[in-house]
Amino acid sequence: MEVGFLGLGIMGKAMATNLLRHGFRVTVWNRTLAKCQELAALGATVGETPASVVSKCRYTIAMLSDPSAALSVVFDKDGVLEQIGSGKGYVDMSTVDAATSTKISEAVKQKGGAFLEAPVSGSKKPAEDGQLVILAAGDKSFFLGEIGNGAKMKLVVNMVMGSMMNSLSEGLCLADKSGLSPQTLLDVLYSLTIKKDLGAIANPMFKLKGPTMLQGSYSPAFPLKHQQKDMRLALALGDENAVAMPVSAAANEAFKKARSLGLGDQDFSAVYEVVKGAGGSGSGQP
Ligand SMILES: NC(=O)C1=CN([C@@H]2O[C@H](COP(=O)(O)OP(=O)(O)OC[C@H]3O[C@@H](n4cnc5c(N)ncnc54)[C@H](OP(=O)(O)O)[C@@H]3O)[C@@H](O)[C@H]2O)C=CC1
Ligand SMILES: O=CC(=O)O
Repeated sequence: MEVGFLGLGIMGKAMATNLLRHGFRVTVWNRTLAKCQELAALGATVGETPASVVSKCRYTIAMLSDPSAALSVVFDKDGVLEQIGSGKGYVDMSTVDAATSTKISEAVKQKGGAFLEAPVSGSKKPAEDGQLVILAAGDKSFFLGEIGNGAKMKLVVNMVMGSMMNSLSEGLCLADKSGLSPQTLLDVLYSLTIKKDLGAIANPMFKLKGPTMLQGSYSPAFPLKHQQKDMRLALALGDENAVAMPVSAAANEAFKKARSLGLGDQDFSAVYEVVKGAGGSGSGQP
C-alpha cells in the first residue's frame, strides 16, 4: 500500500523510516525539500506538494510542528484539501489543539474523505523504535470518542510532562544548593547499580533526561518550542473549562523564558538552564 507522509522533522523522519522498513511504499513531502533526500535514499518517492502526495496515496499521515503548520498544509494552495475525497484517509499525528483538529476533520469530511486525529506520546527514540503511544480519535477508531478528544488528551499528557520537567530541574538545583549531589538524586530515583526504580516518582523521562541535563547536553529529541506550544494550548484548554492550573502556568513561564534565551530548538530539558539561571545553582547561563 502506498502511504503518504507530510512533515519530516525529528518525529516524521523516524516514523516514515519505520513505514519503509516495514514494507510500505511511502511518498514523502516536506516544506524544506532537502529533508526528503534521506528518505528517498531509503526508497521513498518524493511528492512535490501535499496535494500531489494525497492524490497518489490512499492514506496520508501528517507530522507537523503546530496548529498553523497543520492548517497550512491542509488549506493552503496545493494543500491536502485539493485532492482528498472519497476512499482516501488523512491522519494528523501532530500535537495541536482540539479546534484545529476539528477544523481539519470537518473540511476533510466535507470533501468525502476520512479523518483520524492521532497525536503521539513518546519522543525521538520511541519514534525510531516504533514504540510511540498513539492517542487516536475519529472515524473507525473511537478509542477516545469524538474528534478533538485525542488532541485534548495529548495536551493534558504534555502539560503534566512539562510541569514534571520543571520540577525535576528544580529538584536537581535544590539538591545542588543544599550540598547534595544532583547525580545522587538521579540515583535515588533510579538506581544505576541495581538497575531498578527506587522511588515512587521514578519514571522513564527522569531516567532518560536526568543524566544529559547534568552534562548540559540538550540535543533535541522533543524541541522546547514545541513543549511550550503544548503548555500554551493546554492552558487555553484550562481557560475554556475554568480549570486553575498554577503549576502548569509557572512551568509555561519557564519554557517561555527559555525560548527568549534562544533555547527553543534545543531539547525541552534545556529548561533546566533557566531554572539554574533563576538562582537554582552556580553555573547559571545557557
Ligand atoms: N519531538 C518529540 O519528542 C515529539 C513531538 N511531538 C509533536 O510532533 C510534531 C512534530 O514534532 P517534531 O518532529 O519534533 O518537530 P520538528 O520541528 O523537528 O519538525 C516540524 C515539521 O513541521 C514542518 N513545518 C513547520 N511549519 C510548517 C509550515 N508552516 N508548513 C509546512 N510544514 C511546516 C517542518 O518543516 P521544515 O523541515 O520545512 O521546517 C517539519 O517537517 C509537533 O506537533 C510536536 O509537538 C509529539 C510527540 C513527541
Ligand atoms: O510530545 C512529546 C512527547 O515526548 O510525547
